[in-house]
Amino acid sequence: MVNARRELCRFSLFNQLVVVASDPEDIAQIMKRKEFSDKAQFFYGFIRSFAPRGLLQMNGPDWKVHRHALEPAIAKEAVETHFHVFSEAADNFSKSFPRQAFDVHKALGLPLVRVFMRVAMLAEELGPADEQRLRDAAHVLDETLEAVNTRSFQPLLWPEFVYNRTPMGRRINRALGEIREFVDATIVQRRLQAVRDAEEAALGRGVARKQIMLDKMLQSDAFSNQDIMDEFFTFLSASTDTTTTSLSLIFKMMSISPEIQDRVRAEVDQVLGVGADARSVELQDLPRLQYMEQVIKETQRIAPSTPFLARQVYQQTELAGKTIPANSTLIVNVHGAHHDPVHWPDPWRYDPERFAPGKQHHPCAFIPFSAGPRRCPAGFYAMMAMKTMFASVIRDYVIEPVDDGVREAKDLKLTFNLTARIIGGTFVNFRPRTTLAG
Ligand code: HEM
Repeated sequence: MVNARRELCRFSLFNQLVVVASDPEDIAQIMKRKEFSDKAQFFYGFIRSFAPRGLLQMNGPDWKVHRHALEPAIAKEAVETHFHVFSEAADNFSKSFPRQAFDVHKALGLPLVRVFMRVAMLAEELGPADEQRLRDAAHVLDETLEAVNTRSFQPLLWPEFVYNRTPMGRRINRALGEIREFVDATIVQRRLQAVRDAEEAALGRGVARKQIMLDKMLQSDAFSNQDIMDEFFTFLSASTDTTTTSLSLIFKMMSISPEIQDRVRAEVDQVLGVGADARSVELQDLPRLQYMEQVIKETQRIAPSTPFLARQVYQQTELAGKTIPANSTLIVNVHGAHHDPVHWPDPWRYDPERFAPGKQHHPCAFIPFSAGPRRCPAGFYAMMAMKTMFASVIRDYVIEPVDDGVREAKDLKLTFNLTARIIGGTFVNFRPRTTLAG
C-alpha cells in the first residue's frame, strides 16, 4: 500500500548543498514561488558561457523582458501560420529511412534544426546552399550540449580559461564562431528587408510577409544584435534536443508496444487515408489525433526529456516544513514526480489510457514542459512537431523492435545528458507499409 509523501532529500556535490524535491505538492510550491524561479549555476551556468542572455538561462528583470517579447512569437497563433514547414519536414523525414535498423534520435536532429531555422529565425527561404550550414549547426549543437554536460560534472573544466584551452573548447568555439557569422549575416539581411518592406508599404505596394521570431526581436528595443544571437542559440538548443528525445522515445515505445501502435495507426489511417490515397498531415488534422496525443503524453510521463530541473536559492527559506539554506541548489525531480506511485499506480506500466479524455491528475505530477512562469513557452510548437512527424511515420511504416533486450518501458537504459536519452542510441526498425501487402 503506497501512500507515503516523498520527502525532500539533500546531499552535497562539489561543496554545494543540493536539495531534491520529488513530491508534486512541493514541486507546485517551487513552480509558484518567486524565490525559486532563478536557474541554477549547475548546468545553466555552462549554457551561459556560450549564450549569456538567452531565455532559458537568464534570471531577473532581463528574463522578464525577453519572455514578454518572445512568448507570443512562439505561441500557437504565430506557429500555426508556418504549419506547412512542419508538414514538409515530416514528409521528407519519412522518405529518408534506410532499410536496416538505425538510431532514430540521431536522424531527427537535422530535420528539427531545419524546422526551427525556417519557422523561427532564418525565414522561410533556406536554399540548397544553406544545407551545409544546417548540418554544421546540428553538429555544433550536439557538441555544445555534450560539453555543457561534461563540464557540469568535471570541476577542473569550470573556469572558462581552462575550458577554452581544451581541444573540445577550441573546436566548439571555432564552430560556434562560423555559425555566428552566418546568423549575423542573416540578421543584417532581415533588417534591410524590413526597411525595404516599410518603403514599399509607404508607396502602397506592400507585400504581406510572414512574421518570424527574428522579426519580433528586430522590432523590439529590448534586443541588441548580441541578444538576438544568444536567443538564437538558446532556442535552437532548447527546441532540438528535447523534441528529438521525446520523438525518438515515442518511436522506441511503439516498437515494443504493437497493440498501441496499431491503435495509433488506425486513427492515423482514418484521418490521413491509406496507401495511394494517403495524404500529408494538415493543420486541422492535429486535434483529431486524440489517441496519438495520449501516447505522446504517456511516453513523456515514462521518460521525460528533461528529467531534472535546477534552481538556485539565494536567500534562506523554507519548503515542506524544512529549511532551505541560502545558496543551495534545488533540483526538481520531474522523473520522480512522473513515477510517483501515489499519482501513477504501477508507474512503469506504459498505458496511454492514463491520459484518456476526462482523466484527471495532479497538475505537478505531469510536467514534461515544466510549470509556472518558467514553463516551456513552446509547448504548442513541440506538440505540433511531434504529432506531424509521428503521424507521417505511422502512415508510411510499421515500427519494429531491435534485438537489444528492451521489451517493456522499465528495460530502457536511460542516461541524463542534459536531456534524457537511451545509452548506446535509440535503435528501431521501420518496415515500409507497402511491403505488408506483398
Ligand atoms: C518535446 C519538446 C520540449 C520539451 C519536453 C521542453 C521542455 C521544457 C522544459 C521542461 C522547460 C523548463 C526548463 C527549466 O525550468 O529549466 C523548457 C523551457 C524552455 N523551452 Fe522547451 N521543451 C520542448 C520544446 C521546446 C521548443 C520546440 C522550443 C522553442 C522553439 C523550446 C524553448 C524553450 C525555452 C526558450 C525555454 C526557457 C523558458 C524560460 O525559462 O522562460 N522548448 N522547455
